[in-house]
Order: sequence, then C-alpha cells, then structure tokens
Amino acid sequence: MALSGVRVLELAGLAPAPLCGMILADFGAQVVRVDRLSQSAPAPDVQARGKRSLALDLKRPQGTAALKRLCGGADVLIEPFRHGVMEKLGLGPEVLLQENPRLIYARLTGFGQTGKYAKSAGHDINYLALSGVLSKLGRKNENPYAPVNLLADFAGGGVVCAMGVVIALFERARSGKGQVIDASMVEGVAYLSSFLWKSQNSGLWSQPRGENLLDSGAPFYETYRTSDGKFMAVGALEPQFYNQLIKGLGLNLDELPAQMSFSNWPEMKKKFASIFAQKTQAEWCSIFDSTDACVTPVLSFDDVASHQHNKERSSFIQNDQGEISPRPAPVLSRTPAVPSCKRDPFIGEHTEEILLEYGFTKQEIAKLYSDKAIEFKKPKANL
Ligand SMILES: C[C@H](CCC[C@H](C)C(=O)SCCNC(=O)CCNC(=O)[C@H](O)C(C)(C)COP(=O)(O)OP(=O)(O)OC[C@H]1O[C@@H](n2cnc3c(N)ncnc32)[C@H](O)[C@@H]1OP(=O)(O)O)[C@H]1CC[C@H]2[C@@H]3[C@H](O)C[C@@H]4C[C@H](O)CC[C@]4(C)[C@H]3C[C@H](O)[C@]12C
Repeated sequence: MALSGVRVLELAGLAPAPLCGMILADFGAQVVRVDRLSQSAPAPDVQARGKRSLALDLKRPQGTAALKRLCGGADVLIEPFRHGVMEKLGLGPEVLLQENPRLIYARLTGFGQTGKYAKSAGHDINYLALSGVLSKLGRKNENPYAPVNLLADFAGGGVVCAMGVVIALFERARSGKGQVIDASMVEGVAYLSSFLWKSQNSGLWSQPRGENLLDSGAPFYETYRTSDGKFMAVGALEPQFYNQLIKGLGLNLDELPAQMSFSNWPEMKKKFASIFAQKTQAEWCSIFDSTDACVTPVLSFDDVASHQHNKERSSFIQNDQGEISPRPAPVLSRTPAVPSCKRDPFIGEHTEEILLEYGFTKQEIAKLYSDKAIEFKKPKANL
C-alpha cells in the first residue's frame, strides 16, 4: 500500500486524531496508538481500525523516556492535546526533533499552538463557530446548526491533518528533514470554506442565512418528505437538470415562476413538498433514477450499504465482527487502501511486541513493567 513502512505513533485522543491515524493505517502505515494505562483511559477510540495499542504512562519519567526512544524510530507522531501539554511532559517538538530530525510532529488541536484560545478546551462546535463557517449553517429563522461533529473534528481536523502528514512525508523524501504540523481545526474547517469566501460577491449569498441557493433557501436544492416518512434529496441547480425535476414532478414549466425567482421560492417549496408527499421514496426513485434531475433517496445507515449503487462499488465494508463501515477513500488504482478486518485493539494489547520491534530488550520491558510505566493487556479469551 502507498504508506507501507511508514511508522506512526498516535497519542490517544478524542475523535479527530484517531481519524487521522486510521486514514494513515488504512493506506498502509504501521500505526501504534499510545494509550493511557487502562484505569485512566478516556473515551473509547471507535476509529481504531488497523492500529495496535501500546499502554504507556507518560506521567512517569520512564514513560516519557520510552516515548522519546520510540519517536527515535518513528516517522510520524500525532499528538491530540491542547497546546503546552507535550512541552510540560518534556516531549515538545524541540526535544523530539533533536532525538529524530526526520520526525513529522503533527499537533492536532482545536485552536492551534498560538493565539488567545490556544490553551482553552473546546469541541467541534466551538471550532466551527470560531471559523465563521457555523454562521452560514442553518435554516431561515433558526439558530446556526452544527452538522454533528463532521466539519471541524473530521473534515477540518482529522482529514486535513492526514493531508499535512502526507505532504510532509513527500517533502521529507527530498529534504530528508521532518517538521512540525500545526493543525488547527478552526483553520482547517475555515480552509475548507474557501468557496464560501471566494463566492461572497457572486450573488450566491446575497440573502440572509437559510434563504440562499445552497443553504436551504432554494426549492430545487432541498430535502422533501415522502409518503412513507422517508426523504428525497433534490439538487437540480442547472436549468437542464431543473427541467427534468419539473418533468418528474409532473409539473408544467410554463405554469411556474422562473427558477431563480427568489421571492417565489417559498411557495414553490410548498408545492414541491405537497407533491413529494404523495409517493413513497421507492416510487420517486423509479421516476428519477437514471435521469439527470439530480434527485436521490436520503438513505439511512440501515439502507446505505445495500443500495444498488453503493453495493456495486463496495462502498461499505464489513469486518470480522460483522461491523459495517465506509471503505477508505479515495480509491487508488494501483495501490488501493486495504483496511484491516480485525477487531479494534484492547488497550495495551501489543505493548510488548511494539517495544521489541522498536529495539527494547526483554529486560528493559520487564523494568518498565515493574516501574508501572507500561501495561500488557491480552485479549479476553472468547468464552
Ligand atoms: C464522543 C465524545 C467526543 C465527540 C467529539 C467531540 C465533539 C470533539 O469535538 S473531540 C475534539 C476535542 N478537541 C481536541 O481534540 C483539540 C485538542 N485537544 C484538547 O483541546 C484537549 O485535549 C481537550 C479539550 C479535548 C481535553 O482536555 P483535557 O484537559 O482532558 O486534556 P489535555 O489538556 O489535552 O491534556 C491531556 C492530559 O492527559 C495526559 N496524558 C495524555 N496521554 C497520557 C498518557 N499516555 N499517560 C498519562 N497521561 C497522559 C496529559 O499529560 C495531559 O495531562 P495534564 O492535563 O495534567 O497536562 C466524548 C467526549 C467526552 C466523552 C464522555 C466523557 O469522557 C465522560 C464519560 C467518560 C466515560 O469513560 C465514557 C462515557 C463518557 C460520558 C464519555 C462519552 C463520550 O466518549 C464523550 C461524550
């Protein structure tokens, strides 16, 4: 796989960093998640596919010394803590890049390594708010709405950080040098919103939030409930696709206001809603499938993997435990990701094998264990 041989140490954190590590693991990197000892483990990592777990107490000097040594043999370190934590542990970039000048030191935070909020706690919604993007999200006359924790945590956090790691790995192939990645989720999600910034003067956003073309104002870019309580998504933006939408709804274009007549959008939306409510989702699919009306079913997590299109592309995979999840994206033709099918690791499950791989002797490992700096956790026997 494309990232085979790349050694990554991911310090266990919440949501964004685990996604970054999982992306790298899916594309072949050997990702070791460095966990707190089990009694102090925080929220479980549900994005642990393809990772191994080393339980190491960084609050003990033997633990920080061990991590320093591990970083000497690693290509990438991903740290998910607020600014200053690693420095407090004596594991800041200056120290670890001294230990290994080729190390790519990825710092995935909400607010970045500097600035007024650098040491403040926060979550996706806070970062999304500070980026300006949240102010653009939400229906007319409603409060701004954060779409789960997808935009800052994952899109602007985990994915942007993974991109930064790959770019730094590519650069290192030329320079032979590592560097620090300051991955702020505020800036990551703001960066993803560049289109909104660049189109500010295009007329696309001239109305208040929730009354524009792409933010639930337009009747032809909206979702509609069907008679069986499901939904259809409509994205018929261009006139040639809009005409096919009108045809599929059984309406006559000549009897309707112009497509881009903003003032008529609310009444058109009501008309479309009353029509969509007359048929089931399956009936609307039989009308709109294989047309260019840009109308698709809103699939639930129960339906998505078995939908014909997604099934034909194997867009969703099942692991050895029968858990369904999306396959890695994008698909590379010659070196595609091969996601692990194994169950997620227990905390400390691979402590010994990892330390041996990174050059620790059995005696050194025994000493770390007696110093309570590490933990072994063998998988529970299947009873
Ligand atoms: C599912 C929920 C999460 C959803 C995602 C959510 C919406 C997010 O946005 S996640 C993104 C959060 N932000 C970032 O990641 C940005 C960078 N990080 C930070 O800003 C901070 O880490 C922080 C704000 C996220 C957390 O701050 P905290 O003070 O806790 O930590 P830090 O300051 O970073 O310091 C880390 C300290 O840990 C020490 N450390 C680290 N590694 C080790 C080690 N190996 N050994 C020893 N010590 C270690 C380090 O030294 C630091 O120590 P100091 O502080 O002394 O310096 C879930 C969100 C909350 C979950 C619920 C919650 O946890 C309570 C329950 C817990 C229970 O176990 C399970 C059920 C819960 C209800 C749980 C349920 C869900 O999982 C959550 C709701």
